[in-house]
This record gives sequence, structure tokens and C-alpha cells, in this order.
Amino acid sequence: MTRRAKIVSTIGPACSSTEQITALVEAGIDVARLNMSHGDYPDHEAVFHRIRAAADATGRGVGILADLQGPKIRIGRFPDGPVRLTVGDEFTVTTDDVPGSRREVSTTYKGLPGDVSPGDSVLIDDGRVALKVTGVDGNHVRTTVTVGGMISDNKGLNLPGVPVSVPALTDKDERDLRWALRLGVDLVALSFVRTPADADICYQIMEEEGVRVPLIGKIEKPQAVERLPEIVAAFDGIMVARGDLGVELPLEQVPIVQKRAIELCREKARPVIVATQMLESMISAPRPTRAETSDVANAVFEGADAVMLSGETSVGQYPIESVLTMSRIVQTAEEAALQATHTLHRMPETVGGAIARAAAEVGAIVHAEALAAFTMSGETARRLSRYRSPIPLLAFTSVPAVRGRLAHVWGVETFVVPHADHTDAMFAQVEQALLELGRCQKGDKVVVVAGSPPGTHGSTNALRVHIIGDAITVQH
Ligand SMILES: Nc1ncnc2c1ncn2[C@@H]1O[C@H](COP(=O)(O)OP(=O)(O)OP(=O)(O)O)[C@@H](O)[C@H]1O
Ligand SMILES: CC(=O)C(=O)O
Ligand SMILES: [K+]
Ligand SMILES: [Mg+2]
Repeated sequence: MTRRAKIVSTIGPACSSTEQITALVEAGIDVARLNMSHGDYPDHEAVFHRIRAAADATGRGVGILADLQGPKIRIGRFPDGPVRLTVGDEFTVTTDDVPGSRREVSTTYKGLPGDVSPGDSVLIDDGRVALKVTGVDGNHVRTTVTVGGMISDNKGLNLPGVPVSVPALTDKDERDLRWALRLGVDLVALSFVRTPADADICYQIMEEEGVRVPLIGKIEKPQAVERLPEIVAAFDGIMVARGDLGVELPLEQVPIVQKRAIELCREKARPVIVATQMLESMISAPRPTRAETSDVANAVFEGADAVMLSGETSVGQYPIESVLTMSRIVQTAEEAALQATHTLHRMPETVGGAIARAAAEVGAIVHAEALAAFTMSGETARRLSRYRSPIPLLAFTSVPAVRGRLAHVWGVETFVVPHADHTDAMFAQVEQALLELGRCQKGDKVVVVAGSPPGTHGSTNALRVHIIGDAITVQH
């Protein structure tokens, strides 16, 4: 059996050559993530075209995800190199444009002095270094170091528990989003989501650009955790961004948020990606730890649609090995546990949802070889996917862009077919695809979900148990 949960791989300097990208695609990545926090447009554009070329060459569908930086606060640069801060040192973070030193560093976030008060913690570089605010004077935030360590250029700065006044979409994010949509990315992720309304700002820009791609809300702020059900509903998908989440919230909350997010997403038929440090030690070692191996397997057992590699592929020494290792862990976990189906207790609320649920059940009862969904927006495929059926799940679409937009969705394989004018033509397309791939034989059963009239959005209303061979007889 092939792997069902998807793999997202972050592209960075360690894996962006044509050869390496081809190797990543061959190793099995389903989604390539462009992190807009790093690199410039020409770099990302070159990577974009290399991924498309590698996907075409191998025939594998690979989605391209633009991950917007969001209102991430960063420190400035240290012209003389990284500095070490020691517990008890006094250290100033200032909005003045000063070179970084052992005594002070700049930040581009002008609101910092207004947002913090004495006693607040300031964390640098995912919490590796911690400061406590002692006072604010003008543009300067005075602190003492409570956890020492090295700090260097442009590291992230988090203010756990402090409601910051940064906008949901910065000017850079808006520029990056328009650039990504024009380039033709398949998926967009928004970082540091705080309210469901953050999605609307992105949808507005997509409307202005005339392209609507799935928008993934990244859960990495306590405000998002508090409003998780509404945020799941407002976005097209969710990423559990455990890196920042584990700094903004007590670490021990991370597994709980992950579990809740996966459950809520499956109820709402929203794909969910579990991200960050999944195989972290593979940045510098060819084998992961046992704990990391279990982390990946447990995300699969919990029902995640996709698992993500960050530094492991973007800057690590073993990018290809990381993908192969992750793929093996996922596949082995699925072989052991897929039959123990994840039951969904919640009843569907729409006709399309009811048909999808019935298709998964009928497929199991009649021992279908495949569940096939005709979809123009990808929605029917997402609805079928949430049942995590062990039966292969095939999406058929006449909109080529939909293939990349379903790349992160659990278990879905997408086929681009010509537009069908009536349902008989749809069955013929399913048959042809399955016979050509050698996936079915005459007499096999396939459950087909379709809408009538074909091509009408939201019209999914038909379920048929199709016997392979029948459509061909009809045509001749
Ligand atoms: N193009 C790049 N150039 C230099 N360093 C990079 C680049 N891409 C990533 N890195 C570094 O490698 C690490 C892992 O990269 P990745 O993009 O996976 O990071 P992340 O943790 O998801 O995002 P962020 O750094 O935005 O928090 C990051 O901490 C970053 O500092
Ligand atoms: C992926 C990401 O943004 C995080 O883990 O914080
Ligand atoms: K980012
Ligand atoms: Mg983050």
C-alpha cells in the first residue's frame, strides 16, 4: 500500500539546486514550502520553476506552499558577529537603528516599547535566550538576561502573553502574497493568526488578484488557541506551527493543541499539517531519535493530513534522508494502524457531506477498490478524505490547478481529466484512469461520487457503485 499522510518539505539553501529538488520529489515530498521569512523573490522563483519541472518529469503532483512571514518580530543585526548574553546582564532592545552589541540590539517593530511593561518576558530565537523587562524609556526597552546564550542576526523575538499591536498582514506579507499568487503557488499559509477575521484580509487580496487558493491558518499564538473552532472554520486548513507555539504557550500545551486541532479539522473537513522539529536531530545526523520517530508516527495515529520538515530539509545536512525516513515512518505507522479507522461521530451537515460519508461506508461494505470523487473546488475530495478510509481515494478534476491545491490532503491522489458533460462520461474517465494505471481489473467495484449537472459547484448529490467494464460497454 502507498503512503496516505502527506509530507511537506521546506525548501532552503540545503536543497534548492535542480538536482536536490528532483531528488526530494523522487523521495516523495507532496508539498514544497517556500518560507517567505527567508530568501528573496529571484531565489524563490527559481525554486518554484525547479519544483514544477521535477514534478512534471516524475509525473508526481507536488503542491507549492508560500508561507507568509506574518507579524513576526525580529531583532536587528550584529555587525561584529553573534554575541553571548550571560544571566544577570543588562540588555536593551531599541527601536532606534543601532548596530547590535553585547549591550543592545535594534528591532524593526516600532510598537515594542508601547506593548511591554516591567515584568514581561522577551524571548529570543525560539526561547533559547530570555530577558525580563525592567523598564521602558522612550524607544528603549531595558531588560535583564534571565536565560543566557548566543544571539545573532535577525533572530525572532516573542512576547508570550503580551497582546502585541502588530497588524495581521504586514506590508511585506501583502507584497509577498500578491507575488506568490501571480507566480501561481497552490497553497498559502498565514503565520501568527490571532482572529478568524485575519483570513478575510487574505481572501480579499486573493479576490483582487483573481485567484482563490486554499489558505492555511498557522496556530502559533495563544489567541488562536482560544478561538480554535472559529479559526478552523474561517480558514481552508490549519498548520500546528509548534515552533512558535511552544514559545508563546507553555511547552506542555503543544501536544494538547495538536490533538485538539486535528480533531476539529477532521470534523470540519479541513486539512491539518503538523509542523516543526519532527525529525530535528536529522539536521545534523543521518538517523532521527526514537522520540522523533514516535512523534511522526503519533501525528499519523492522531489523524494528521500531513507532517512537515523544516530545517531538516531547508538547512540540514541530510535533506533527502529526512524525507525518506519520514516517509518510511508514516507508511509503517499506517500499515499497522489504518484499519483501526478513525471514527468521526459528528453527523455531516450538508448534502455533499452526507454523500461523502455514505461513499466511505458503502466502499467498505462492497469492498471497493477505490473511492473516486469528481471535484472542481477540491471540496468533495476533502470531505471524503476526513473518513481516513483504507480504500484508495482518487480525485478527478477538470481544473488542473486543483491538483496542487489538494496536495496536502490526506490520502488524495488527483487526476486531471477533460470536462465531462454527463455522468456516463465521468464513469468512463474513472475506468480509463484505473485500467491504464493497472490499479483495477474488469469486475472490480469503485464508488464514484459526483455532482449533477457536472461542473456545478456544490452540486454533489450522486453516489454510484460502478463496476469496472460497464462504462466501456456503454460507450461501444
Ligand atoms: N534561505 C535561508 N537562508 C538562511 N537561513 C535560512 C534560510 N531558510 C531557513 N534558514 C534558517 O534555517 C532554519 C530553519 O528554516 P525554516 O524555513 O524551516 O524555518 P522555520 O523555523 O519554519 O521558520 P522561521 O525561521 O521563519 O521561524 C531557520 O531558523 C532559519 O534561520
Ligand atoms: C512552522 C512555524 O512557523 C513554526 O513552527 O513556528
Ligand atoms: K514563515
Ligand atoms: Mg512560526
